[in-house]
Amino acid sequence: MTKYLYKISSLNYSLQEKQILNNIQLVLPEGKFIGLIGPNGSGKSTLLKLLYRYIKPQNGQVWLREKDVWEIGEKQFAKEVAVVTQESSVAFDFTVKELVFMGRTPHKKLLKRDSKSDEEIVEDAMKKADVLHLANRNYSSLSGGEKKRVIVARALAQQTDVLILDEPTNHLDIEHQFALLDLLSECSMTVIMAIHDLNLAATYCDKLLLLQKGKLCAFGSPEEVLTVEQLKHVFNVDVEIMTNPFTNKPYLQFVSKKYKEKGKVNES
Ligand SMILES: Nc1ncnc2c1ncn2[C@@H]1O[C@H](COP(=O)(O)OP(=O)(O)OP(=O)(O)O)[C@@H](O)[C@H]1O
Repeated sequence: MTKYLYKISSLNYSLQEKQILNNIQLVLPEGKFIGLIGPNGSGKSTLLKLLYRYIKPQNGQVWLREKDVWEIGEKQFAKEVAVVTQESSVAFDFTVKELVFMGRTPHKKLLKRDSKSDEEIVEDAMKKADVLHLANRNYSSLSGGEKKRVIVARALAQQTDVLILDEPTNHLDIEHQFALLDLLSECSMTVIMAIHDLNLAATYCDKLLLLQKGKLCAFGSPEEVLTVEQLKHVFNVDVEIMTNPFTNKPYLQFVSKKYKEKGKVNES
């Protein structure tokens, strides 16, 4: 029997008579770094929401390790899957440390106090996400990128096997983008991440899943998915594909219509 993490079968999702995801069939393997790519509005966030059981499909099913996600209790699901959404609003003004501690909630019995081990896990998560120095700050006072890193720390403190992130590099400066993706690619979790930066996706992801207008267009290695033809077809851009000498992964050199028409500078 195939060992899979997620299995998605005949999945359809519509809102107000608009079909947002159309007959998605997919098996996601365990332990990989999976990137979800596609143009604006192609259905990336919607697919992630179905994976982390925030919304229910009208047709089809999502299984997590042979169980329909809707048959898994909320607390058990939170022990298995952590989520970093695009915008994370926080109802009350908690400190960073209090918020990261909330990642431990699924593991705790009712009214049980935080243990020494919870303390260590939280501190380690804050260190990894580079927010330890912000521990006593109020979440609402943080910048967009700092907030994002706090939410990542909370997800790490949850100590799940699966981490789902919706555009986690949004708001992050280049150093923190690399730091976060280095961290995610070195952890033993299965990571499923929607991302717009195709070069970061090519560098870090083992597998890419390409959506176009709610349909699964391609699923495979970065080399298989990021081809000149496919990028032109789905994103309507021209690209030259090179190899990044540091990573040996595809490096995409995009060119806009304006500059394509002008041609290469040293060829004119
Ligand atoms: N609550 C909603 N009501 C109506 N339409 C919605 C709703 N949520 C999403 N949609 C529509 O569903 C489609 C897919 O949206 P989704 O957010 O999944 O796309 P995405 O690929 O994540 O886009 P982006 O790259 O812009 O974040 C879009 O056309 C969007 O407008």
